Amino acid sequence: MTTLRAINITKRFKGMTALDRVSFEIRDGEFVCILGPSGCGKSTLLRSLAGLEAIDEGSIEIGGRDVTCAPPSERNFGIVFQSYALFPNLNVEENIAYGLWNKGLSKDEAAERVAGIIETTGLGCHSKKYPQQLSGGQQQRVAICRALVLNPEFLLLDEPLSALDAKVRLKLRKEIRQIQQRFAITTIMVTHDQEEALSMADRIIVMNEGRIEQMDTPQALYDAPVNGFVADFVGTANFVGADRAIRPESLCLSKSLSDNTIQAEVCDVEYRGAFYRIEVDTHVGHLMVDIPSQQSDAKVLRLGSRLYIDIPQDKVIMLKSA
Ligand SMILES: Nc1ncnc2c1ncn2[C@@H]1O[C@H](COP(=O)(O)OP(=O)(O)OP(=O)(O)O)[C@@H](O)[C@H]1O
Repeated sequence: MTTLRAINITKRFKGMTALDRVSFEIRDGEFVCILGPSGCGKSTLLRSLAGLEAIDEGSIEIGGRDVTCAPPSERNFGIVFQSYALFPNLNVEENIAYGLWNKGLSKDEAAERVAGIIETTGLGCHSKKYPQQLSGGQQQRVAICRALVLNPEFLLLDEPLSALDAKVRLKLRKEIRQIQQRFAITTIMVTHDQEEALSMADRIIVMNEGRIEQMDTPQALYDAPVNGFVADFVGTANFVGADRAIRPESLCLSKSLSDNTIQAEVCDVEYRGAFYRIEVDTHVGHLMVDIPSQQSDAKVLRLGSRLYIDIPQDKVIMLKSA
């Protein structure tokens, strides 16, 4: 079932086109990430869906209902931003309850709903604390609860993890995904971090300069990117010709020259823990090759080493447009 449809959304800021005929459909219960470089229009797209930004052209439908001109309050989105924006003078329970009080729920009714959500999201032991007594990750969890307690149809997350340190990000990634599944809530998350998008999303919208380059599952984006931009932005790509690419882990060392091998000279060796990334010069250009660290010949590679690289033809990605 389609819950959300964007049809040719265009948004301009003083003659600058931030969104250029953006169209997609999001299904009920899906977790969709909007991924792309800085300034490509991710936040503008999210804000347009929420009604915080009026679009210039196109339309937005929720469950078949046209909401293009509807105010944010009639769209039933819960939004969480990078900055948690919690009320400093209210404790965790009160922060989460605030929206319910605003809606006119009695203190008792609100307290019951808040207790339920605090329980499911594991914030129980922090319920009486104030924002300044919480870590960034905990504050962001409160912000997510505050959005969820209003029973929105959609959860919109704008770079919710980018203010947190690496370890907390990893933990919260999992937690957000678990919460999303537990509540079966259709979720759209903006991120510029490809790893975050690959690990969390059911489908990813890859944006570039206000347009959608590709919308697909993480696996399909990685294995079959439609063009050079997607191949390069999602994962790492070697370009072997204008319309072909190959991933560094698909290339391997070969003992001898054969049909699919080429001669190469090592110009850089970088240890990455699980693998070595070596860079080589070949007659088809500069290539990155990932060699598992366990592999015996990985350790003996030095700058200037001459070797053969195997290019498995079944791993070559055909790009639809360069
Ligand atoms: N209120 C505004 N007024 C003028 N230009 C704007 C406004 N909001 C966004 N823009 C411009 O629109 C383009 C898209 O901005 P947007 O914030 O959507 O990008 P983004 O992909 O979310 O970037 P980032 O990852 O850096 O947050 C940018 O060029 C930005 O400068």
